[in-house]
Amino acid sequence: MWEITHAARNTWALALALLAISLKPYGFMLKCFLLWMRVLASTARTIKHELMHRSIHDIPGPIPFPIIGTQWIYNKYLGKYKISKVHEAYESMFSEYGQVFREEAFLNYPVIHICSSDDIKTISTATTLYPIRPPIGIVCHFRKEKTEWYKDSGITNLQGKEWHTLRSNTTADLFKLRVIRNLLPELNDIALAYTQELDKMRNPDTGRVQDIIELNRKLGFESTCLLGIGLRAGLLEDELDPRAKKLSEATNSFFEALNTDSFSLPLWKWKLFNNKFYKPSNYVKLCKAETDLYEVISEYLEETKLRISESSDQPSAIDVIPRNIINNTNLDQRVKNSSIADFVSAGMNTVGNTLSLLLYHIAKTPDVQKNLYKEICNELQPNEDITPGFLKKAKYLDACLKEYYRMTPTAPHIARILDQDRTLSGYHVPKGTAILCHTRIACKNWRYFSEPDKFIPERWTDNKRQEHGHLVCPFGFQRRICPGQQFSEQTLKVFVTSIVRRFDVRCEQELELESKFLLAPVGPLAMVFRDRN
Ligand code: HEM
Repeated sequence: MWEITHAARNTWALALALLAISLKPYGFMLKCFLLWMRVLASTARTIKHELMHRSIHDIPGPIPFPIIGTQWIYNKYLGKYKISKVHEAYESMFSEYGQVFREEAFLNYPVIHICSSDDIKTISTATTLYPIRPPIGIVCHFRKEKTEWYKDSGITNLQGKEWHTLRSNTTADLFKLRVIRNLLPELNDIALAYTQELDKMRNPDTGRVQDIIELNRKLGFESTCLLGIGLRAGLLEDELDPRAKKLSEATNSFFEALNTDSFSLPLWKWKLFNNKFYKPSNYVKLCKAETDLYEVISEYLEETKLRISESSDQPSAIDVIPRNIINNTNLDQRVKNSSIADFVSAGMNTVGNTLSLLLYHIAKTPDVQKNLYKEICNELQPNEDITPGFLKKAKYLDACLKEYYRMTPTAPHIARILDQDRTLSGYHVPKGTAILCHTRIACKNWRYFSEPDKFIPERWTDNKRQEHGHLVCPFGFQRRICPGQQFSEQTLKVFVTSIVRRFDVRCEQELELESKFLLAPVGPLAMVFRDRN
């Protein structure tokens, strides 16, 4: 054994000696080659180091100015982008700067925009006890001034343990499928009122309805009031309740004020610009909207409280959610009112606009609509109400919703503040930075979804797995995910089913979108509703 290894060692030594002798004339060249290899290795190390340590300041983006940051790009006179078309501005900046770019908000606070699948995954799958979403400063400011109405800045703005306690105390029922399913009979009723209204509105010869957006907003409002206050607000009735009208207008102006505020200097912060003699116009708009919202909701809630106190121990299905908040002894009276007002304002426009956008895609793709109608006919008897059983079986309907979410989610991006340092697209981004995850833009990328501009629900049928499925998250993610998701999806399914089973829907118009804090369809949006025979 010893002899074999000894012999092998000798052979190796001999071979190396021969190699050295034969390479001797090339010694100088060999040295040069080795030196060159060392230079290459050191350059590679430097590049790797630089790539790993590219800082947030290296992220490309529009030129920032001191104090105002990059907000000038949305200025009417100086900038090239419009506030009402911010979604287009973002698309254009991603094509100019790549998959990550940096804006600077007021006082040069960095806001990082991302649209790559990996980066979005890094943020959306991070396990965090209390995820931080940037609070809406103007709302927090107003609520701080109105301590007689508000104890805190509300579920959408609170952070940390305080947020978590409020969320656990007010939203637990929204996650119970049984509670949500019990609202189905009322939703069927609202859907019937809606199709009757469509019937009245459409041209008797052509079936054309001039604008469905307003009607759908009313529908979103009616259903959200049912959820939050246990009331039918009567928005679909001929005789409009003036309170309902006030609430609907208040929600619209609330979102408009938020949108304007996101791209202007926060003058409301300083006494010089915000005092008893003068207030910035957008702040005045927000105050009025919040005041109207609060007053109407409080009035409605008084009625709900009275009804609950007079009813027997067993609450009706529609009273479960408001009753559990009203009777919760852990909650301050102000918190009860403001939480319910927050539910209504969070759900109203989102549900209505989502319905218009979903219907648009279905109206534009007759083949999809045919398949959907077939599923409805297979799973539901004529005139049978929509039941939990149907919702469980309607897989094509699920796929239509998912595909709609991919294409035109009303929340086109999800915002977070980093609670720890992260590497995004090779840049080191420190804790405390605001990140906008542009899921809508990512979902339009052909690298992630084939034929991204086409409405193809079949992508999602038969439990097909999409590699980049995590990009479809219209209700957000982590523990901050929208608590209204189950209710909203159920509502959308009931309304779409009721419309498609009754009418053949078509749309000749092209969709135009605008940014109103969230993404909204621009009206009027005409559609044709023909009776099915
Ligand atoms: C189609 C309808 C809706 C859409 C698309 C939608 C979307 C969203 C999104 C994207 C968020 C942010 C989530 C995140 O940051 O991860 C959110 C938060 C929220 N939504 Fe919705 N929403 C809808 C309906 C509703 C309804 C009906 C309610 C009523 C209960 C509601 C109440 C809320 C609340 C309270 C929050 C804040 C949650 C928190 O910060 O803990 N939403 N929603």
